[in-house]
Amino acid sequence: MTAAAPKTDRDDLARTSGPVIEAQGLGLTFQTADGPVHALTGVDLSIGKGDFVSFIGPSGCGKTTFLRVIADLEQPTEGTITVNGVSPREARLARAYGYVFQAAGLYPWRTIGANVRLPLEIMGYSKAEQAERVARVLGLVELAGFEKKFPWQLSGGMQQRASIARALAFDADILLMDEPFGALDEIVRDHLNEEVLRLWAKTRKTICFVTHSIPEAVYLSTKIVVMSPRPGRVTDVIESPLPRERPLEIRETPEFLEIAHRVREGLRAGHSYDV
Ligand SMILES: Nc1ncnc2c1ncn2[C@@H]1O[C@H](COP(=O)(O)OP(=O)(O)OP(=O)(O)O)[C@@H](O)[C@H]1O
Repeated sequence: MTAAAPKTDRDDLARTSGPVIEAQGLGLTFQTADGPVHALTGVDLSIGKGDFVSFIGPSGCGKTTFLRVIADLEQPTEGTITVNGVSPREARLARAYGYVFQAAGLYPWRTIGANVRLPLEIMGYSKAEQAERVARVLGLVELAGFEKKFPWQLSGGMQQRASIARALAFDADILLMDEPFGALDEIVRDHLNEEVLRLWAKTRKTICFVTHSIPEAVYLSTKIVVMSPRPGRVTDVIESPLPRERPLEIRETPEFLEIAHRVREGLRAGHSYDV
């Protein structure tokens, strides 16, 4: 009887301090008509609770595939991966994450509020709970007051914020974001980068973020995962020494430029591997 109590404490500690996402020797080979495509190979990665992790690398290095494996949308062919200590499938069933895609993907016939509400309707939340959550997440992405507008009445940046609100609506601990700002101009992107950091600080979510932009990766992340293609693999993992609070001007500091330089070197090394 006395032995049971400390065991529970340890279990709780392991659950709260263990990695949110852990991949070991992870590989995924697609079988195609033109032969096998090695999208990912030998990926070892540990992501802690509250980390902001960017995945950066050239087209085809497996960034989206890795996010899709976390989300149980693809099955690895080698190695193991856990999400919140369980399989991606179990994590999906427990609604462990929200997914934000490159295009906002809002239904044009639904208002912004109705788009954000959609997953909550599907999950069977009560009308009152739906209304409360929609108002809260629209406030978080600074779209309070836009609930009754239609997507076409909003700018591209605002639409993308609405799609982030939709992913936040059911309060998942993990946010998977696949190049959410790639199609936006630089000023809007700067603004959204600041907003995402603010959101992250407020909600303490674990964020996995795919990008092609070195400054975006360095500005946002606590951990930067540099990848290279053919076969898709991790070539460098950089733990950022930058403080969590980051004004945009931090991008001109020597510390920032030093990390950006290391990312660029990592990307270059990945490329020379190919030739
Ligand atoms: N369903 C699939 N069937 C076959 N090959 C696939 C499939 N999905 C992805 N691939 C291939 O796997 C590799 C990795 O693709 P992935 O989309 O993950 O790359 P990425 O790094 O996200 O690229 P991008 O930056 O262009 O989005 C590519 O060579 C791609 O063509």
